Amino acid sequence: MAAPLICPSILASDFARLGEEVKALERAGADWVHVDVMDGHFVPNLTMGPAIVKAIRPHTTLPFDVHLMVAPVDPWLEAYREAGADVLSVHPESGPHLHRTLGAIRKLGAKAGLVLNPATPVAVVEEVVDLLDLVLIMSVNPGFGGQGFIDSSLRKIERVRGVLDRAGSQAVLQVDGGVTAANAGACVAAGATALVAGTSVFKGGADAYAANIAALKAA
Ligand SMILES: O=C(CO)[C@H](O)[C@H](O)COP(=O)(O)O
Repeated sequence: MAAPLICPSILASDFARLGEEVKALERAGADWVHVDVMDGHFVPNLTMGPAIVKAIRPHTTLPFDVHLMVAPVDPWLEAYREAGADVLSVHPESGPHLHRTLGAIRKLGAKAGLVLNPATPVAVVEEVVDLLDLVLIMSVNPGFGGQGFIDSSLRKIERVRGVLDRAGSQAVLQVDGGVTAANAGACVAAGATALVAGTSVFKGGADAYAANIAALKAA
């Protein structure tokens, strides 16, 4: 089994030192930088606008994978792409026309991601599979870092793996929420190819990032 891509969520970083934090992640062996955008409406928390993404973009060459927890999402796609997003991931609940939204992301030259909340049915993946570069399975209800992994997410990863494989899709299958070295192996065994982790990467401070990332890859 190939090692998963490790995508640290900067939601758990020191916001006062974001530029240094993304540099430290690159040195520590991260594959992508995961940016959690929350609008205080779609989810009960408020985080980073496009100006912040633009400000940290020059500090690393790692791809920026931007998870938009925003509704309506369509008016924000271009701004985050211009700010430096490489992947833009959206929820089917974020607008009335998911098919159009995914097409718009690709038209902007970004990779298109679809995010499933714990209660979002897997069937939606089948309807738009040809438009997907990534599927993100939320293993917590989105809005906050530091929550516990919902165990039924493993079965959901397996089911989405089946949908992608049957369609011949090469989309990245990412999991996010409560991911630790203790459950990372089970996520990969279920079919995940990328792991988002906040708390378990940033714990222990910058000197621990490399070991924390290595532990996730090895699991
Ligand atoms: O999207 C998120 C919350 O909505 C975070 O990316 C996720 O929860 C990661 O944080 P942690 O690893 O601490 O659970």
